[in-house]
Amino acid sequence: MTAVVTLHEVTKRYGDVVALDEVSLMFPRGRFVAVMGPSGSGKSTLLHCAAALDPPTSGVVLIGDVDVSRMSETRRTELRRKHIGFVFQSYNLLPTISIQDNITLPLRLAGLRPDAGWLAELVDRVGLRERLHHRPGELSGGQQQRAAIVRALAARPDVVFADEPTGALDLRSAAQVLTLLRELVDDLGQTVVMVTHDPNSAARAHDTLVMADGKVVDVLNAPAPEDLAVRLTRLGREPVS
Ligand SMILES: Nc1ncnc2c1ncn2[C@@H]1O[C@H](COP(=O)(O)OP(=O)(O)OP(=O)(O)O)[C@@H](O)[C@H]1O
Repeated sequence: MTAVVTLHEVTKRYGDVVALDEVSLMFPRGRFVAVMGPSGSGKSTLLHCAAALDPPTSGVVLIGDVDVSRMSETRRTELRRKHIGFVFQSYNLLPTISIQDNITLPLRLAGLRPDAGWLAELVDRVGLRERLHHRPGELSGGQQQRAAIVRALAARPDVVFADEPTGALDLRSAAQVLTLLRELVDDLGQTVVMVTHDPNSAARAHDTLVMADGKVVDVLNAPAPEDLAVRLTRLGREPVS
């Protein structure tokens, strides 16, 4: 399997806190990987280092075969705009511009031309064709998150990182968003890495990494939600379901 992102002995410290402790792993192309673990176990830190948002204290992070560990902030920003998509719990759409403009904004910031055919395919897939000229506040939470997913995919990134993408959604909208993320992987060959607290969400991924104390303590292939819940409870936390 080709690695989209590789971490080699990555450590991230915040003062005395070791948020990531010599983590080595790879995210394979075309897989949907969930990251779970108790609060404070290092999930967000892993995501931030793997997505070139934050540099590691030590170790190497490769995006494709490019070493981003010691890149300047400016070069990391350029690389992220072209190669990495982000989906956040709170959507992070700009409220004063249309959905259409939100979707194409990162492309324009990266100096890339929108691929009209690709964008139309994505917009149709998420069912937002009639909503493109509305502002985010005129859409439901689920629709806003689907717009954020189109925005994340607009530049055909190598990998999409999603941080609790269903955390603010009702059950039905959350299920739609998870189905969409899975289809993007299965149908379009995208690579998705998703941090979640919810074993049922993680069960939609191909693989689940379980973190504890800054380390990856398990890599589970298509685990049942009940097994994940038991594993997490053993790590000292009652999972939210
Ligand atoms: N910017 C920061 N400054 C100081 N400490 C930090 C910072 N970011 C994270 N930490 C610490 O690093 C550790 C890992 O945090 P991280 O946010 O990665 O955990 P998490 O598993 O994502 O937690 P949660 O599920 O609560 O979001 C925690 O002890 C946290 O307090």
